[in-house]
Amino acid sequence: MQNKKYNAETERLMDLMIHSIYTNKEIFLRELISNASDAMDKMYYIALNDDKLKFNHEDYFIRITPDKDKRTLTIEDGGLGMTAEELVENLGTIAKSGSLDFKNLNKKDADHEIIGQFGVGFYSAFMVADEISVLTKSYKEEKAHLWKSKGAEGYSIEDAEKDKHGTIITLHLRNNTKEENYDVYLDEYKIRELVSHYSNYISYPIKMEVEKKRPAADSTEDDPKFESYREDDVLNSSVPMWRKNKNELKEEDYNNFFRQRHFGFEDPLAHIHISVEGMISFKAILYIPSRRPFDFLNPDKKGGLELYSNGVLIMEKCEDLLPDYLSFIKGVVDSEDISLNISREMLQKTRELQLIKKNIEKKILDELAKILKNDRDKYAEFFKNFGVSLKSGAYENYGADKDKLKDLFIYTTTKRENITFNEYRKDMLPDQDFIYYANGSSIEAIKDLPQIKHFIDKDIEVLALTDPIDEFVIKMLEEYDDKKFKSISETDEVKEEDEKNLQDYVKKMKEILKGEVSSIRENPNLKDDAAYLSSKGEISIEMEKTLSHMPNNQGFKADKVLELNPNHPALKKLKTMDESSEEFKTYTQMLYDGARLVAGLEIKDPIAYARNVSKLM
Ligand SMILES: Nc1ncnc2c1ncn2[C@@H]1O[C@H](COP(=O)(O)OP(=O)(O)OP(=O)(O)O)[C@@H](O)[C@H]1O
Repeated sequence: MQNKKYNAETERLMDLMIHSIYTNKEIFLRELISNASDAMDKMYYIALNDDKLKFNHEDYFIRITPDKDKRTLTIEDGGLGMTAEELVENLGTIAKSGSLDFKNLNKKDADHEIIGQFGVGFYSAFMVADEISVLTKSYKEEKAHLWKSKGAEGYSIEDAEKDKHGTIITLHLRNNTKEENYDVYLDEYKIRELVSHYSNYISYPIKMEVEKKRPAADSTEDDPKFESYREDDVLNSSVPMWRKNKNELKEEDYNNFFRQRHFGFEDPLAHIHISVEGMISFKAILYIPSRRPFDFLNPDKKGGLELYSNGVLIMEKCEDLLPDYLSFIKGVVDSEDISLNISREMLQKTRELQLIKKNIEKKILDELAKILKNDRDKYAEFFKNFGVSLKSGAYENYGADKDKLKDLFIYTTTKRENITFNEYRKDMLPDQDFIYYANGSSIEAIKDLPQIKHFIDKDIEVLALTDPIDEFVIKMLEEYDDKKFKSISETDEVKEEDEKNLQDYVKKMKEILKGEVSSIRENPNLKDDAAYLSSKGEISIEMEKTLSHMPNNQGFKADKVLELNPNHPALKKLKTMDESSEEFKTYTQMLYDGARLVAGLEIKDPIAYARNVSKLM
């Protein structure tokens, strides 16, 4: 027998489970059943593909056995089992170790946060059990192993005997307390309720031997007698949910299925149940999650749908079923037209997969359009979480998908919240030539921009782009319904003759700011500010900022124009100065630095700037 310690994070998690005040302890059964089902999915696939292994459909079931005398609850499966190394690997360390940032969780929130967000699989059993044993035999070997643990101190593994491959997990329930009655988990009624609530659509029968009554042999009509006998009952529906008729299913069924498959812990925002017959036949249940997963922005994170071939799981995360920009969608796809034996490399290229992908993409976009039309608040919630994914879809692949996506974008404007390009376009002023937008970190920051006042005064609506990717998308779209997009910071063309007829003071300023700005000019539209920076050409100031944060930043710079407010006292003063004086130079530099700061750009010499400001004060 080997005694082992858990790794530090597992020990911490275990401790949390044991002392958990989480009220939803009953989820442990769902977690164990889900593990059993996964293990059988894997075995089913292996057995179907390996002639050396016997395949017997009847062996694929889960058995639950309560024992009221011993106070144990046993969950048995005919799955692939585990070798000793796999036991250590799977039950001695937590799989998601990297993602559980314990340091940032304080004790009080910890169990709700962890149990709530991640689900905790196997370890959740410690919420109801003070001792757990796992008797398991891998299909790969003759030996069986017995894993035992009483909690955080560690676990032991010893050799054992078992006939068939698979796993038997036995929970010894905790003693009842004033607050908690653990014995309920041994009640037939409670077990039935939990299975039908959480695990009804597990694809394998979940069996339990129960006591039944029947008329006894010597029973007569006048003297009815009954005898008890024991028989297996199947507790779940066991027809995969996606094969069911939509009309038979309730919202709650879809929500439970979402949790049962570990797609997320909160109810999804929406589900799509697809059943297609024709050139290609497939069934699918897809979900739009309501919340971003914690690792949403991790570039290494794999999305994908579960792919079944006629009820047999062939891939847990098939990325090729979804375009990248929809990789946040969760769900299951089952098609009899996809061969069970297909390799991952071949799968990508099959026409069937491409057809399914197209179909799924369309259905999801249609569903999003429907939510956008019928429930704007719900859509806004979705867009807050996953809008950035759709936006990247419009931008990537040289904009190949932009037309499919452009009507699904919503923006806040200087007048309203969450409006589409189409709505903006419809409400444009009769003589308005462009769809105007402004960049900034928030709508408040945008409303403070010097150049926005001009648009607000003229009652022109301006789209607020607050996400760094927004401007790239807008540049990719170029126009919407024949109206071009235009940044309020993009200057009108600088005419050649204007450049020639510059006032002397502007000429001198240009000399001082050589290499920094390509033009300087007066702009009477500026209201309260002395100067601001606009840009001309392809790269805007916002893009310069975004690009400068990219890993392979190539030093792209916006072509900047310094716009001066001729009515501002600072400008009036500047015009009276001797252009060759030091003071003129300092004022010019300060105006330029101020405009850079307003635009959110760094300035070369902040110390000098601050000293000059103080001096003036
Ligand atoms: N009944 C079982 N048969 C075979 N392997 C199992 C069984 N139960 C658990 N395992 C193995 O132990 C691992 C850890 O299980 P655990 O429930 O903690 O996490 P998980 O199932 O991987 O993740 P999650 O619960 O979030 O889906 C599983 O990935 C699986 O490899």
